[in-house]
Amino acid sequence: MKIVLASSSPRRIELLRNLNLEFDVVPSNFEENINLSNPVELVKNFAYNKALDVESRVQKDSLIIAADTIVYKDGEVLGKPKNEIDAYRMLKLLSGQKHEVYTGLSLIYNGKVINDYECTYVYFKNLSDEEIKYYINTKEPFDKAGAYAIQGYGSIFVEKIEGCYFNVVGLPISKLYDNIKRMGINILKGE
Ligand SMILES: Cc1cn([C@H]2C[C@H](O)[C@@H](COP(=O)(O)OP(=O)(O)OP(=O)(O)O)O2)c(=O)[nH]c1=O
Repeated sequence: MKIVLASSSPRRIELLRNLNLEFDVVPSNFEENINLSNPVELVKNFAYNKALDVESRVQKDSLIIAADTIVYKDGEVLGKPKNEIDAYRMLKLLSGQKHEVYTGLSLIYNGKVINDYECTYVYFKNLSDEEIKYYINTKEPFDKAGAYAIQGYGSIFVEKIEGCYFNVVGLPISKLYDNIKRMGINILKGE
């Protein structure tokens, strides 16, 4: 069996290394352009489509792992900001507030599919305009859902979280391990 991470995200690659497994990285070409208002359905759908796209390009007997992360605030899905104005708007929305981070997780192995998700609550401090502008200038917000990185400079904006930290970074590693087990794969034996 081969393990394939269907992602170009450096954070996901880094986090999967925590499981001490050998794996290949095959980014998906799936375009995230479907409009679903339910955040759980959205991240599960996107993760599944990423996994499906890669499944068609890798050898049989591969365990494919894909994920998709969004920030969700008051019924609005926040993906990656398109530009500085978008990043400013997102950070202003999150300032002093609680929001949710959803990551959809999709596993495909020999035709068997598991689609799951994780949700974490993140509480932001009040951010001044100066702080938001400084942060945008660091460029860190641009390839991150919700325009921040909890693992980076954005960490100083986070008062507390409830739930899985790794889920916010982009890969809920403990839930991934549970789902690999549900697939009937024992990674402890190196199978
Ligand atoms: C909220 C948050 C998101 N992110 C990142 C994780 C994801 O890389 C990104 C959300 O974009 P995604 O569309 O989930 O993933 P991606 O396009 O980066 O990679 P791929 O589709 O190839 O797997 O936001 C952080 O790194 N830190 C954070 O605190």
